[in-house]
Amino acid sequence: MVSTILPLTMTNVAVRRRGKRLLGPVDLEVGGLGLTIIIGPNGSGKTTLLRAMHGVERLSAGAVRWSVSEEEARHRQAYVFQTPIMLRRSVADNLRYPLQLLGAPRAEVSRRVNDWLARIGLEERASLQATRLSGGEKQRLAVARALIRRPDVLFLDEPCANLDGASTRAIEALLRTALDEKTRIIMTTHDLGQARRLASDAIFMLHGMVHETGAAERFFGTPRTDELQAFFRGDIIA
Ligand SMILES: Nc1ncnc2c1ncn2[C@@H]1O[C@H](COP(=O)(O)OP(=O)(O)OP(=O)(O)O)[C@@H](O)[C@H]1O
Repeated sequence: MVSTILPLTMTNVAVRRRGKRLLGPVDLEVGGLGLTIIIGPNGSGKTTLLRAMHGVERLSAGAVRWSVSEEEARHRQAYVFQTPIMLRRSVADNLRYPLQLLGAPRAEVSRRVNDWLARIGLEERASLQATRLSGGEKQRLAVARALIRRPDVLFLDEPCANLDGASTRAIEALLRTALDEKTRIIMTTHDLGQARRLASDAIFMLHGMVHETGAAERFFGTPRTDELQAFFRGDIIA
């Protein structure tokens, strides 16, 4: 087995629906370590790009490739939705489920579930029905459930939308832990503060196209295009 499914290579990727181009053509390569932030105005194609990377968006043209087979790549990546989806089971069972699917030994499952319950501060709620958690708790659980199987790549679509400062901080702490453990993260956000705090590199989407990319320091420090400069100023971009 190769050590990682990366790099991810997108070649000439386009998504069209009912004659409208939602994305592309996009040529992009994501490799190495760190966290890639995808930013851009509403409707610019951030979610469509993320879904295309993850292989759940039907492509009209082009290809998305990993360094391994499609099937292996699928098993070694995870995706967290903006609105967390909870299994109608206990908090602990939500964490247990992906490990059981992997066929992990029982002792190992218990150890990892307890470890992650502690990391997300939900030990006391382990047996509570997960659907009864607060929004912030659900999102922590959703991120933990994605990370518990140690994916090579984690995709997150606006993971902190509608969360307050404390909940956002808790999610960011989880992501930092994942980065330390060498998970490659790719996420969308509308929160430019969060983008600056977390990004090692960034992608600016505009009208379904990748408009500008770069390493975080350069991207945020000296944006090259007028449109990205305007976006950072908070101007409305048509
Ligand atoms: N299945 C679909 N059929 C038709 N149009 C779609 C479909 N999915 C998305 N769109 C449109 O594609 C465009 C890009 O949507 P996308 O969700 O990728 O944008 P976004 O940048 O993530 O937006 P936001 O910041 O509002 O979440 C939007 O105009 C959206 O209305």
